[in-house]
Amino acid sequence: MAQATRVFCRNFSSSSSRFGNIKHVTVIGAGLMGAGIAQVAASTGHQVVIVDQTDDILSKSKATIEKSLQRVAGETFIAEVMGRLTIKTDAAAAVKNTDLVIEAIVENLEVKKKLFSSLDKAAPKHTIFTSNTSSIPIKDIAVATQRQDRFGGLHFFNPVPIMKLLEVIRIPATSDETFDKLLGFGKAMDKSTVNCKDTPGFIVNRLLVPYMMEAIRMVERGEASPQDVDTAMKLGAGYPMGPFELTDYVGLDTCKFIIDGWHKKYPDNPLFMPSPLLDKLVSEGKLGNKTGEGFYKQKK
Ligand SMILES: CC(=O)CC(=O)SCCNC(=O)CCNC(=O)[C@H](O)C(C)(C)COP(=O)(O)OP(=O)(O)OC[C@H]1O[C@@H](n2cnc3c(N)ncnc32)[C@H](O)[C@@H]1OP(=O)(O)O
Ligand SMILES: NC(=O)C1=CN([C@@H]2O[C@H](COP(=O)(O)OP(=O)(O)OC[C@H]3O[C@@H](n4cnc5c(N)ncnc54)[C@H](O)[C@@H]3O)[C@@H](O)[C@H]2O)C=CC1
Repeated sequence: MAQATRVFCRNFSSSSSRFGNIKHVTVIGAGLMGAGIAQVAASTGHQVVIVDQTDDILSKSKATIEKSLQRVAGETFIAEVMGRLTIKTDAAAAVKNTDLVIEAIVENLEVKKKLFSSLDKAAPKHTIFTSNTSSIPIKDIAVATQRQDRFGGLHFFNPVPIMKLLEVIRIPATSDETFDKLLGFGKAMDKSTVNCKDTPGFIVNRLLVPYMMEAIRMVERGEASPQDVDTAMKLGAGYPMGPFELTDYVGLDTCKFIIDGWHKKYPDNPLFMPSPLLDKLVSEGKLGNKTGEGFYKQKK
């Protein structure tokens, strides 16, 4: 049995998580990442509320979580996990009784700030706020709140149930107590944590995103096809996915949000140059696996 499967079949007490501090978690954004984070949090014994804009999105997200669990767990465990998950469209109401907020909404600073500013008024004093942002400085989001000492970054990787890493990010204002609680939460989620400073892309994306962008530029320059680049990186460098498969997997819109944000902030860095091909595909609604087509057409 693979490690991922073992993690999911462990028996956690249904009334509390294994590491005392953080028991109740609110995940805001029920998309690709939010669903995965909620699944793992509930599977590791946390009470979880998932928040999104409509009941329809939330129902689909719950169905995705259930389907994902069915790949690795039995009926009883799935029923327990699903019993720890509730859904809400009202974010302010959801955080009234929560220990930790994990935000996983669209990669847009103003939207994230607006959300946190309203949550700050609604959440209890002890509640820790975190963002799963791929590329936005955590401190730029935290300024929307009066609790910068209880603010940090928890950056998960896609697919969350399988990827073992969790980047834990602190800003200068993050208190030691908050940071320790976040590291403890990472352990409770069965993730391996690395400590990150609030630098662009933290560790993984600072290396991975320029690599994905350079692969796209290689195709733009007519040097190779996406298929050949993917085959080359899988068979020649041992990567589980080629960069085009990975860009489709992450979402072309998310990749564009990341690179555009960095380019705006660091216009002279050639690694952060936007790509006309990526822009074109996004403008055509070809966002990758989530829309059925990106660099590749998904098989039905
Ligand atoms: C943009 C950002 O900010 C940051 C990012 O996330 S960047 C993106 C990072 N992610 C990556 O780089 C992913 C690269 N790709 C991969 O690692 C792999 O292709 C992959 C993990 C996605 C799929 O690998 P695969 O071998 O084809 O998967 P698959 O065979 O379906 O499953 C592998 C194991 O996980 C288990 N698993 C699958 N789905 C699962 C689920 N939903 N929950 C728990 N376990 C699951 C499977 O049961 C399987 O275990 P066994 O070996 O016991 O069967
Ligand atoms: N896609 C990836 O591989 C990774 C993405 N991230 C980051 O995670 C975050 C979410 O990304 P994805 O899950 O891929 O996006 P997604 O597009 O799949 O999901 C985002 C969800 O947020 C919801 N949403 C938007 N605004 C909202 C609001 N104000 N209140 C409540 N819900 C709202 C949307 O309806 C949608 O369901 C982004 O910040 C992204 O950069 C981090 C790691 C990996």
